[in-house]
Amino acid sequence: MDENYERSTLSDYFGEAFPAVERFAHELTVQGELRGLIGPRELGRIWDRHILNSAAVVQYLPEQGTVVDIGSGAGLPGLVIAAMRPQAEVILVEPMERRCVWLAEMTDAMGLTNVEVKRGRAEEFHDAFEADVVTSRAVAALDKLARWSLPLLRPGGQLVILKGRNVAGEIEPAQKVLRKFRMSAPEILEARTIEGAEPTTVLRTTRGKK
Ligand SMILES: C[S@@+](CC[C@H](N)C(=O)[O-])C[C@H]1O[C@@H](n2cnc3c(N)ncnc32)[C@H](O)[C@@H]1O
Repeated sequence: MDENYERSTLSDYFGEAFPAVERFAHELTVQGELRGLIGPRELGRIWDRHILNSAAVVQYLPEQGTVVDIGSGAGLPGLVIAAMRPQAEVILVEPMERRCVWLAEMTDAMGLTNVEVKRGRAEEFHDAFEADVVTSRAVAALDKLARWSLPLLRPGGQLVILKGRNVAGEIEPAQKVLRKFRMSAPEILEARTIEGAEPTTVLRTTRGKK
């Protein structure tokens, strides 16, 4: 268990998703560094910096529908979303083979039945999905990420991405592509999870209907 949180606090927060999320945290702690998924400094802060940080985005997601997570890497936030939104279909897009193997293993280990792992770059899937939501964490600046991910969104769908505190500075360079897809003015949200956890900055924008 992580340094900061009581197991009961985490269990209350995650509810029915807790066994799956706890298993994921355990596997990340045991195998994450060995398999090149996280750095050694992350081991003592898996919950705070990774699991809770990812969970913060879930409050902005619908209960159902298709969520495409771009550049899932170790499964953040995609696998946490899948555990907390069991009725949604969650597609994890990741170009690296060994990370895709890990994502498939974790899907099984966590007992998730709502996950599909797609190997490739987001740009290779343009027009392949009609996502209700695209999520992403730590993949690229907004301009690039928007070019990669907005074609995957259905009209009315939302881009909901985890970002650093300086995200406001990424909006201006992305205006051209945001206009092209008729995206609404991006909102910057401060997402909270459990008391004592760092808030997460989330950027949300909605694709205009045709
Ligand atoms: C820094 S890691 C972040 C992983 C994870 N989202 C996280 O927060 O821990 C960036 C990930 O994006 C993936 N990636 C890079 N370019 C991509 C693209 N064009 N489409 C999809 N994934 C991409 C990389 O393979 C890598 O796994």
